[in-house]
Amino acid sequence: MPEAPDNNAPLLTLQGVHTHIGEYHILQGVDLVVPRAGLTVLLGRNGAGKSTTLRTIMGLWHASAGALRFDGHDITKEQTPDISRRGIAFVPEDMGIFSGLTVQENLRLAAIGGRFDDKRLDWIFGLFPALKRFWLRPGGTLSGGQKQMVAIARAIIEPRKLLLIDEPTKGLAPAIVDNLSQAFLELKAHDTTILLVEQNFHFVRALGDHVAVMDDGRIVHAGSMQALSNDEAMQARLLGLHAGAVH
Ligand SMILES: Nc1ncnc2c1ncn2[C@@H]1O[C@H](COP(=O)(O)OP(=O)(O)OP(=O)(O)O)[C@@H](O)[C@H]1O
Repeated sequence: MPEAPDNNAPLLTLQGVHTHIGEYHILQGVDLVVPRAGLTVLLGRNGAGKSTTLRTIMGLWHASAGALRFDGHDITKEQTPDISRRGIAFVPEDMGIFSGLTVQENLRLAAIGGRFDDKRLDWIFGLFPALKRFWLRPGGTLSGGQKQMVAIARAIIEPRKLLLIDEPTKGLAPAIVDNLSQAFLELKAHDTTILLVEQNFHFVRALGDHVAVMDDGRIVHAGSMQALSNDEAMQARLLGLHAGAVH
């Protein structure tokens, strides 16, 4: 029997996932549930394993044990192009922009058949007006924030079920962070599920619906963002944040 997606089931689940990179045992039994729709934030200190979790979901590292299910399918052993075709897009921390190609060319590479859907492109220009202004500029001449917009635009140039985004606000000016924040709200409103790795709790507390916290290659807390947001003692325990901290 072919597997059929169940719309009440979580979009993505990781069950007891272990990932080794060479001799290093990085993910040590990750259990993570990403509900359909809404934004799940993955928090945790540097080196906790957040990026490795995203790369394992994307098939860039393969789980040495455990199982990953996406939209009713077992993707544990699938290769990255097949995982991408299932509707997952990944925006890595280094963004992966082609610096010698224009904004237009960077986006065209991700459009099926190299063709843009004009309505979708207009919607993306509405999210990130800077992209329209710099359409014919080489990616390498853009600021960090503009590159981040290109990277996210490339991920959504085709409709996706799930976006994996790794630390998009790192080093960006507050105005750009606000623009990203608005774009994520708009994506949520369009039923795109987002799994966002972030260190900036102030940025994600207003955006996130669900939260998971990692430490030492495991999920050490999972729940609603509202519960974590309202509980300073839990923030101090899980994130090392103290009352009044804005980071
Ligand atoms: N290619 C690699 N080779 C060896 N070790 C790696 C590699 N990539 C990551 N690691 C190690 O795996 C651990 C988890 O790294 P990861 O990047 O997943 O953490 P993170 O939570 O995303 O942290 P950060 O916020 O610093 O990116 C770290 O100890 C890191 O040094």
